[in-house]
Amino acid sequence: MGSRSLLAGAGQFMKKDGTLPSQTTDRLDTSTLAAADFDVDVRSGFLPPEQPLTRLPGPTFDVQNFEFSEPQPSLWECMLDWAKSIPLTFGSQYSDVAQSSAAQKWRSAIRAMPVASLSEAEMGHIRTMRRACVVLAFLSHFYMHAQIDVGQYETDPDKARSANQEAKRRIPWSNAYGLRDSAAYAEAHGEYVNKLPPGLAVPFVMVSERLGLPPVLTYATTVLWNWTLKDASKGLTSSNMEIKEMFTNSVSESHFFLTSLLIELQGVEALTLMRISLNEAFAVDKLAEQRITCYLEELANVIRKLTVLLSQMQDSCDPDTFYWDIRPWFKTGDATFTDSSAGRVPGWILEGASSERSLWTGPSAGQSTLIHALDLFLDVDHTRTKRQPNGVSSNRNDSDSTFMERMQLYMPSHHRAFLRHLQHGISTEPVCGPPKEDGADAEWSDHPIRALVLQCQWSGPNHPLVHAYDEALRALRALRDEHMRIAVQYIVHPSRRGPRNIKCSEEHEQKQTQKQTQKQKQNEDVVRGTGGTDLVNFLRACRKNTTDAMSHFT
Ligand code: HEM
Repeated sequence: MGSRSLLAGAGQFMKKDGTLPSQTTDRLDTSTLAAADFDVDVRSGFLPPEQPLTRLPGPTFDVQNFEFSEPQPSLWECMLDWAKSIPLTFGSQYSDVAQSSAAQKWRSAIRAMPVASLSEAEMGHIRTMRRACVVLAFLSHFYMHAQIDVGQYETDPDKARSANQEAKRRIPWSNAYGLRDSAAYAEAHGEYVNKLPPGLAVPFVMVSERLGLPPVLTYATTVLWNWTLKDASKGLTSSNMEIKEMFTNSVSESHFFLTSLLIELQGVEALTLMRISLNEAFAVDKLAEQRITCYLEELANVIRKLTVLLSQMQDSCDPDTFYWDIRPWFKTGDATFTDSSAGRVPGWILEGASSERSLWTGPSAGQSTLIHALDLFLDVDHTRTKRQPNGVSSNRNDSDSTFMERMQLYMPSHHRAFLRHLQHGISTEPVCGPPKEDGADAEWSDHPIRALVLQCQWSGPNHPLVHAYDEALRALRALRDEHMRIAVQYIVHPSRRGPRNIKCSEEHEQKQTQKQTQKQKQNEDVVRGTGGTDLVNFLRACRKNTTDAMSHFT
């Protein structure tokens, strides 16, 4: 095989301080596959090695009495404490009048909340910024979805109108007691719907921009930065971690986020194996082949462990609770609508922070940098623009082939930079594989691991490295098989079953059931993921892309 010098530009990625490296090297610096430049740690991977801050510093505010003078970021913590103590419910569904009015008072307080901001010094502290982002993300979703349902979740104008009528009907006393100007009256008339007040919108946009995230709930704010150690003295181990912020404070929600967290932690080993394999790939000798074969076998084992962890989702996360009680809180501007002259338009209005409606999608573990890194390392092409092995020529017609690319926009900027580094730095000079038996064109690759696989294929299809590479891909496909099963169990089945155990009045329950039956009919064709994909077709396509990357399809 010819020399494997890296393409120029391999080092052109942003460093943590926002600068570019001063010089490019002629080989990939794989030490940075787990380096501080990309906020990736050898001990914790994409999770921060130190436990995330559990509270923003600052005074306690008497928020229930609207004590907002000299606002500081700790005000957001006080508002979150209050939200959790009520507790808030999706669509403000209460059978208890005291809770209902407490929730309404909380919403009024959010609207009255002045804009507090982090000081320059606080902006320099990554743990403070992340905690601020977590608190603001949870507060924003709490506020948007703890409002009365006045039809904001309906695309259809007729259904929106009837939801609106229902909302007005639910507070007849506001008219009777002459409360037309009251918050209750304004809320029932949809005055605040889809509008994030400045006290939340301004700091949320600012903090998110600094961290390179969109101003919505993400995988980073629900998983990566949303945990604490049960016992600080015992350090970072899987049995010593718990989830910090939740919407429902339920075992199911905690387990849902925790499963992803444990997968991230287990992924640390995968990052190490990827790094040492890439180092070896440059040696291009027998020893390198043998070592990479072992690393790929180990990587397959790690991926199998991720599959076991994923399958344990069902141990403590109930599918119906997930679908009906937890998942609605993840909705974002792409799934909420208001009337305008142009009809029902989607999007959240970030008051005082942006003139454009926010259309970002909700959190999905599709935003996990770890899984994207595995795909890149094993040369799984979700864009379907590359030439695939065995002569499969691809195009981008599969279900939402841009989803995985879009998901990178929801990753913290350093993790995105890490993937870019892996993607661009990974190219070698193209290597050609052996001629195909069926006469199809021989395959070329500039991907270091696949190039090595092609080279080994010259000595026969049963070369151990070729086998190990396919084995790792087979493990990744099995992970996707399990994931598909979980997605069907947690989204498709509950959506078809309809809601249960609604905790409010019987009348409301009947209405909800009718509504859901209608939705169910709409959903029969397409059930969508949190990220807005036609989930079954999309996940199938991801699995197929994994199979297509194999040297031998099996
Ligand atoms: C109840 C649990 C889960 C459900 C219902 C679920 C559902 C989904 C859905 C519907 C999608 C399609 C994209 C979208 O529209 O959101 C998706 C994508 C994805 N999810 Fe999950 N997911 C779950 C747990 C997890 C976990 C624990 C992980 C691992 C960290 C994970 C990793 C991924 C990845 C990497 C994608 C992108 C597609 C792919 O790479 O195959 N998911 N998930």
